Amino acid sequence: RPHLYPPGPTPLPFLGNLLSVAFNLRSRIPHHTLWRSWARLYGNILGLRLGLINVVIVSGKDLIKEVSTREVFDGRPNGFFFMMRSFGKKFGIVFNDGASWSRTRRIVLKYLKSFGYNSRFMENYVSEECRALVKLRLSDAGKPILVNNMFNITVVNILWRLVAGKRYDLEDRKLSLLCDLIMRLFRAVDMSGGILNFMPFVRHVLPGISGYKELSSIHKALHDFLRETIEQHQQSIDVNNPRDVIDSFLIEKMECKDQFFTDEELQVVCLDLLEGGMETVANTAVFMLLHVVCNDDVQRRLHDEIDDVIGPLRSPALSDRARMVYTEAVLLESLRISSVAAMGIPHMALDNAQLGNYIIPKGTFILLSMFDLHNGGHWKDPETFRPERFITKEGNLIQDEWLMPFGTGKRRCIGEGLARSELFMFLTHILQKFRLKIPDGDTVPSVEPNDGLTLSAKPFRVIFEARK
Ligand code: HEM
Repeated sequence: RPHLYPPGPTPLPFLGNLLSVAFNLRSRIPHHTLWRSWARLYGNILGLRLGLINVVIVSGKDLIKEVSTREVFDGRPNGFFFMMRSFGKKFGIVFNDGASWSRTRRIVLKYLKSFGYNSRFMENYVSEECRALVKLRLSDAGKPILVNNMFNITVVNILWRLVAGKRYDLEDRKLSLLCDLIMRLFRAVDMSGGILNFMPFVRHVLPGISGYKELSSIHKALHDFLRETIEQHQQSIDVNNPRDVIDSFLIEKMECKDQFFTDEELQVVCLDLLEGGMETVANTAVFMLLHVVCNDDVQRRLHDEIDDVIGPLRSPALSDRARMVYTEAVLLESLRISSVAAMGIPHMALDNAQLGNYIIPKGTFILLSMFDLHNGGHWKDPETFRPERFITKEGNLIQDEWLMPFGTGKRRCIGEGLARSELFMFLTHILQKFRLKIPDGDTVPSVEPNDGLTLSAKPFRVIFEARK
């Protein structure tokens, strides 16, 4: 007979394990490190009670795959923090579930594809943005650059060409501030959603300390930007010639008169793409720079491969990937070691369900230990940045099933192809033109991440030295 609830630290009445979590996080370790140490004590299915909410942390390849592929775990939590970004309702893709989620996901993918998603068109957008980024770095070559935000606008531009038919200057002040807001939002809590999920009523008593005030103002700014973008589309739309995803959605809304196509739904879809597509890729790219600049040998081998396959003049292209095994291995190793989606995106049990020997009650939040999967014992020397681990003796690329940075199953990331293409193009365009150096006098950057909804690198500077 299955046990009632997975084991974990003893919960107190009302607060559950919140005091214990706060006590353990006082030394500022990231949440995923605490979940990992508790999983070692209590097992791969760790049962917590955080305030009013059951939270189960699942570790290990097989269990993570099982949760990701069983329909009963395809839900997304109803937590207040997750829903405050979508007008208190389940809209969009990321924090939606049921029939509305599968329909939105299907339609958004259809629209994205019709504007070139994962096609030659998209490659052109990525190339154009890489060239703009290289041009900007050439203009400040030789000077120390704080790199932590340097990919933000580039990444938004690529996606926004499809979604809103628009690109911004890489130094656009308004978009840069908006990206900073997204970064701040992502640092404010971890993937369990924090106190606003566990005890949502505290927002009335402590709007400042609970983070409610700040988060509300960030969401307002993001929604104002999206509303303005959608209104500009409404004013200039030609129903016979949709220009982008927003136009397609608006046209379908006019034609269908279906309750599904509301302005709110469209706004949350845009927010999902902006947040889901910007932070993750930009942070992984920054971690990638960090490991390249800290490992001379890796940088030398990348330069050699780029010089051999592409040479100094021609623009890198996605078709070069097949012949660039070392570069591909650097990308896989960057995705592994940084694991920016450290706990994935929370799933929710849609009904009571058995997992292993335990009952997971309906409504339980389920976090997947992706960072641990990618940085645990399977990898032998997980803390070393060693792209060779993904290359066979014969020089072929290894697709290791322990690496699943984009998740798996019906909820897997819709941006995987785009993210992999962007990372390849960023790396090759930059290293074709520059040698990266840590400025004299700066300390070697820390590889310890900042905590948050996703992980990010601590601030560090790089000199982009133009290659002869
Ligand atoms: C390195 C970059 C990225 C990483 C590591 C990443 C990772 C993930 C992960 C782990 C999930 C959750 C899977 C699950 O629930 O089990 C996810 C979902 C999602 N991602 Fe990404 N992602 C990245 C880039 C992108 C991009 C570029 C986009 C935009 C096109 C995007 C849009 C989404 C959306 C909309 C979902 C929700 C899917 C759903 O709930 O059905 N992601 N991503």
